Amino acid sequence: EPANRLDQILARGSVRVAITSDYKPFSYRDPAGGAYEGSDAELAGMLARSLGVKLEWVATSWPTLMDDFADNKFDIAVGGISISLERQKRALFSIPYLRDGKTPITRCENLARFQSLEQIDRPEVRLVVNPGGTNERFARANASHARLAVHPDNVTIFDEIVAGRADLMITDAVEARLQQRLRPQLCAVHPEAPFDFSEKAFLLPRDVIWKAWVDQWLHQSIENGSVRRVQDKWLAWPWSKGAALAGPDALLALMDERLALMPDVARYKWNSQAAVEDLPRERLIIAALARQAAEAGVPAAWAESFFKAQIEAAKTVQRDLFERWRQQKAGRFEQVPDLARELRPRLDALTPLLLKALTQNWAALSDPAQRAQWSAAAQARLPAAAWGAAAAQATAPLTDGSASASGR
Ligand SMILES: O=C(O)C(=O)C[C@]1(C(=O)O)C=C[C@@H](O)C=C1
Repeated sequence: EPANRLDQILARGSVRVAITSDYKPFSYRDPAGGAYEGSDAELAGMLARSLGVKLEWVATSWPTLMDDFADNKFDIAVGGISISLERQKRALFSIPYLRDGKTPITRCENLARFQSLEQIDRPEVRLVVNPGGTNERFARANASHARLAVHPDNVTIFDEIVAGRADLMITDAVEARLQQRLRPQLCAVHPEAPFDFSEKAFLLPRDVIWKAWVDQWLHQSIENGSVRRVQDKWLAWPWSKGAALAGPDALLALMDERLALMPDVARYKWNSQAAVEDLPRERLIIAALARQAAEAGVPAAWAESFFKAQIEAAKTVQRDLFERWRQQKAGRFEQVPDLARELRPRLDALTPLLLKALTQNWAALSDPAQRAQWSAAAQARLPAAAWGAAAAQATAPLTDGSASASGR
């Protein structure tokens, strides 16, 4: 057998590439199976083609990566691995292919509020963090005065910010960039100039001849622009298309999100002594809808009644609040977002998402056999206790049989 890893790979006719499967945009694989996707998966394919050998995937995971390395299970590992001096006590790294670092992600209207660590490290700031990793370490070291909320689910953590239950998260700039594309309500705060410094590279065995080949290939691929092209493509990838908005919970979460904006809408109107109801605005929403619904493949009349129900529920929330404030003889509210510049744009951003969710759920919504399931999901998700009559108004179109009556 040849003495160096490069000659072994060439003689074998295949390169064994270890990859994790849960780190978009670098690597992802549907748990139900299918091909590896993501920028590092594509770069690994390019590397194998340049070597002129077959690519053999080796599934690995973050906790087992260094054990798999010690067991000589792969020739190279990819998937968004950060260079660390701890790992380099045992392995080598290629030259870096991406500069990264911790940066905030927040609702877009809060961009100016969370530019610096001084602004974030305050008791009134609600900072959400996923436990156990470098994000938590960074938050505890740099924002110990903020109100830290540990949220254990990596998938739903960003919805905490969307729904206003948290103000921001501090995470890798590359993840902040990806999430702001997946969730239009969120904006990455200066991802081009993060708070600290880290780099992504490929993990390699201690074989300098093999490392020299990988570095040379990577250097050329960076300089000729192909690495950048691949990364841009996977950052913009519609990861959430397909399954993401299917199922009662996704639709109900969006409805919830819409209703959750109404207290701010009400505060704005209370301050400016405006009426809760604005019929010209309602007509605009409904008119825009008719066009979009037809394209989305949901009967326009039903989509219209669904949105009218959301608007009725919105008015119920606002009227309930007005009633309470009248009794309390409440004064002016401070720091209320502007209705025209902030709140209505956010409501408008939700409209196409809601329509997409209706489309993806249309088969289930219009199936009479699934009505009981929708009712149960609606009751669990929008408890009457939280929103009073508004919850029932908002969910009525999902459960009253009108969808199956309007045909498929
Ligand atoms: O935009 C407003 O002013 C709102 O109060 C929101 C909303 C809506 O649900 O979209 C609700 C009531 C108004 O009549 C118009 C629109």
